[in-house]
Amino acid sequence: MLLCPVIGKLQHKRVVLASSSPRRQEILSNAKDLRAPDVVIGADTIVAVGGLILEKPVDKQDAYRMLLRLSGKEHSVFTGVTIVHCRSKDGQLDTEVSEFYEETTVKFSELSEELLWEYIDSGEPMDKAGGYGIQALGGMLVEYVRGDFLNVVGFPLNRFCKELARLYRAPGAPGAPRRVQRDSIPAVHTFEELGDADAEGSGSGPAPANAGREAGGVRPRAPRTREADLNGVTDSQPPLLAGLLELMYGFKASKVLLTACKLNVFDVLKDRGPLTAADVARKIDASVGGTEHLLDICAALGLLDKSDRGYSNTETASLHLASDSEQSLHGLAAYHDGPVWGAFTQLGRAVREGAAWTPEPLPQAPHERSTEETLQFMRASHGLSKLTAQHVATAFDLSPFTSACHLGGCTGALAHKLVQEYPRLQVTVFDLPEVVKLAGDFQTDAQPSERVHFVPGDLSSDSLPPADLYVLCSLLHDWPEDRLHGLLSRVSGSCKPGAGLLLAELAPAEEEAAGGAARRPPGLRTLGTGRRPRGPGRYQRLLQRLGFQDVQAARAGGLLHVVLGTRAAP
Ligand SMILES: O=c1[nH]cc([C@@H]2O[C@H](COP(=O)(O)OP(=O)(O)OP(=O)(O)O)[C@@H](O)[C@H]2O)c(=O)[nH]1
Repeated sequence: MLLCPVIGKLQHKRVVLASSSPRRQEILSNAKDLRAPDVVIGADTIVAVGGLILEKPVDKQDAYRMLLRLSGKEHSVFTGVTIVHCRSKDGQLDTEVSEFYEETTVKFSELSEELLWEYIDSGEPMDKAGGYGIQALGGMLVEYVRGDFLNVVGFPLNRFCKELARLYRAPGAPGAPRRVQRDSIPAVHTFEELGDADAEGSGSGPAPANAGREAGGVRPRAPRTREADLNGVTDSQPPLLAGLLELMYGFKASKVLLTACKLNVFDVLKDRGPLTAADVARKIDASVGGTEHLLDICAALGLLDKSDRGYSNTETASLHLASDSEQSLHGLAAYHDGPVWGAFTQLGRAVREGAAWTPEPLPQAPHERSTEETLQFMRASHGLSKLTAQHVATAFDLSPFTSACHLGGCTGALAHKLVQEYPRLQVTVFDLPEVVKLAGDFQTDAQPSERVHFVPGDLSSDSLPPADLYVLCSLLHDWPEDRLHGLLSRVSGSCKPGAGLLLAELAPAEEEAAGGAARRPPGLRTLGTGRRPRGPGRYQRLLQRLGFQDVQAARAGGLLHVVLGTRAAP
């Protein structure tokens, strides 16, 4: 493909690079003209290794941890790119969005401590995804690269040019752009004025299709759809239809995954070469035909690899679906296959009869739980906590605090990570008596520590243990507004001036955070709340209203966002 004429398509266009990365500015320097935009280009680079996502290190220790993780191993670098084409028509800004991502594999040599610290002390890692700059000193750490080198630096120029070529082809031609979104939005002078997906109230119900913010006197108008543009002749399906079919079929995929977990398929295949269906069937004590069918669907879902020699686990399956792996979500799968599945199969009856029904049945009805049910819930929570604890503990520097209380801290997985990270810190885990009683059965990644104490109690009614930092993690995402406000007010009331409140909650998927899901169903992780997931902005405003100051938000790995505020003097 001839590339130069393609990048030249941008030459006379007003291009905004929606990125502060100096590397991206350099890579695209020939294509920019900083007047009001015709095209906006955004990009984000992350590094993925062993199921973990590494962004930019927050400090030297963080850089050290990242580089250590990469040492001697292959990792993937992903850069996601969004291209927004803007056109002003009848006073409206008409936008068309296309997006893609590129993956490059990079292998690091084994890194000695000395080399690691010399490199960290050069200062180069700090503003780089994964903590290294391949184009400079970081190049010395790299054994080989498979894929686009510039993708690692932060911008996949080759793929970008190919996308441009597709975009500037005549509409309808083979390979013409996949339209991700085409909406008319009010013309505005700057892009900061565009809608805030996380604006007040967006958490209390699905936003209307034309949801947006009134800013600078600009009033949102009803969107003119692509269909309207074409006088009723449509060449694309309404966005909800694809989602609708996914929703209809989705339970089948869930049940396959949950069943394979329950039958220990991923345990049998872990650390072994490919096994035939007959081998697996023998080990899980099941029929050969049925097992083969199950394994084939798992392979189609991307959970297993299938070759002439048989079936083997994907890296993700070994990491998260085998029961004995460090980052296992086997307990979470069992919880969903058991009580959550059971609750959903009762949905019709519960709706008809008006019985209490919730998609997360156990936390809401603690008094009705048997010991085994409590354990099942704790195993689910423990797996997720172990997976996210490191990110939550290090999203902010918590070293100024000497005592913390993790409310609903369950097995203490996060508490142990916190004391491991902060040598001065004492952590109280506050949870229901039956949970505290069983917490000793669970092993955490970190060494058991005398600086972690368990206190039984109910956080909605009992007085909270004193602490200068309160922590709430993955608890509030499916709580209704009144319950959320009630708990946060209680916590705020227990905070002395200078005390902190750290909230870690499920992050809405990127597109939901950007408002792109306004016409799609809400994220599955918060299913049952009937509202779109709350973004960090919403928690920030809540804390500010409750008298917290310096409220900051950060991303903690791929799953959570974290918000930290300090209680102001009354
Ligand atoms: O080998 C290299 N790997 C990565 C980089 C640079 O790292 C950052 C990645 O961070 P991000 O995608 O968040 O981009 P930002 O700089 O924060 O800019 P935004 O405003 O777009 O968020 C990026 O700068 C890469 O160039 C590198 O230099 N070498």
